[in-house]
Amino acid sequence: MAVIKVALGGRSYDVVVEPDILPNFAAITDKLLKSDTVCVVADERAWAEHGRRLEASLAQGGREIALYEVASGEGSKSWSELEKLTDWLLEKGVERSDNVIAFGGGVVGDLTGFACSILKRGCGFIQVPTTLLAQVDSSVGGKTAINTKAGKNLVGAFHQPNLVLADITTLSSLPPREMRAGYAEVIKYGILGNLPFFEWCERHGPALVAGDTALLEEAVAQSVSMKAAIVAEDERETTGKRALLNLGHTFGHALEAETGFGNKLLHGEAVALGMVLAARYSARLGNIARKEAERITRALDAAGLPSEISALSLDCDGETLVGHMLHDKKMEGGTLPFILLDAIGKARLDRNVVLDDVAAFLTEELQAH
Ligand SMILES: NC(=O)c1ccc[n+]([C@@H]2O[C@H](COP(=O)([O-])OP(=O)(O)OC[C@H]3O[C@@H](n4cnc5c(N)ncnc54)[C@H](O)[C@@H]3O)[C@@H](O)[C@H]2O)c1
Ligand SMILES: O=C(O)C(=O)C[C@@H](O)[C@H](O)[C@H](O)COP(=O)(O)O
Ligand SMILES: [Zn+2]
Repeated sequence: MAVIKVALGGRSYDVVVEPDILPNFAAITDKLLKSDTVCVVADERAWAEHGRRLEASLAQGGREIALYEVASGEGSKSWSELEKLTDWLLEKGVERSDNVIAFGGGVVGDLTGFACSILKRGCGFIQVPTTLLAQVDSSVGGKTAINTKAGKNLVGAFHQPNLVLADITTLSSLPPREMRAGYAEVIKYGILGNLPFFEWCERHGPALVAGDTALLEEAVAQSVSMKAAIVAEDERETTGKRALLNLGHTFGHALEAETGFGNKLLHGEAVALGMVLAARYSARLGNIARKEAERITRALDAAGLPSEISALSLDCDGETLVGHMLHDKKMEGGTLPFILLDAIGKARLDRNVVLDDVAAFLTEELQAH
């Protein structure tokens, strides 16, 4: 078992990483749950697979649940779903000092976290992430959001959970494609700031995405430790440190917008493609050696992730993708900083990128190979 603290003064919380912790849910959360009825917002598939264990544990502790099921998929991060969910939480009489349970992947975590950030100007919540992506990334750090017509995560808030319980056993039912997508955010930590961890991923990535529990537990604990350290240093992405976690996302979110949020690409797949593009663009600028950029491509390929945007056969050019990027939340005074690489394990924020050049590069990538 690993318990990793996200150190944020009075808003600090623990991330518990362990196989089969759901049967102990009631005991672990007892002090955080105030009322006899606990509001649970759950991804419909995750709940069908694993909800019973949480429900049984709460029942043993003398509590019952009020369940709100969220339809699977990125489409649930929307204004209409947010409205329905907040209305339901109000109807259930959730108070500021209550803790709502978010049970599912990044979609449920982002939606529920955002609803909790605005409910009565802020109530508590507990993250129970059930996808690899949510365990290594989205459940930690307090970024919450929905998507809008203009782009990805454009309406949201920083709102930290009071506890994160990552039960590795829930990953046993995750579809292989979702496992691979989550792995993109795992290897991201190595690429942006930890060469030994990238090398660990090179060695173990294929077995990890195949579901090896020991490797998954190690990857989740390592990833959360790295994210917790970054979030503790720059919670609200103001110093440039936390922005490094956005490696691959400026390109990736543009691909998600162009392909209609979840219709063709999962978030993790878009991030994998985005990291290849960030690495190749860094090589084009002479920052990282081209062969190191291609080492990243190979590592993603080896785990079955997409790595060539030309294979998507998109009906657009580089300028269209750059158009999507202009909605990026990192925009500052009309310029868009990019997370680029000087080496594997050494990412940095570059404020001097010329968007016309990025567009030309992307047009080449869309046609290449
Ligand atoms: N807040 C953050 O810091 C942050 C970080 C990374 C990603 N995100 C967001 O997270 C979202 C992606 O999250 P995700 O990859 O977890 O996707 P997701 O929440 O859509 O879940 C993926 C799929 O797995 C299913 N599922 C969930 N748990 C399951 C289980 N245990 N067994 C079987 N099926 C299960 C879901 O129904 C869904 O079909 C994106 O919207 C992304 O923008 C947020
Ligand atoms: O926690 C962060 O900070 C991240 O950037 C993690 C990303 O993996 C995640 O997808 C995040 O939601 C993207 O942030 P955004 O600010 O670009 O929406
Ligand atoms: Zn991400």
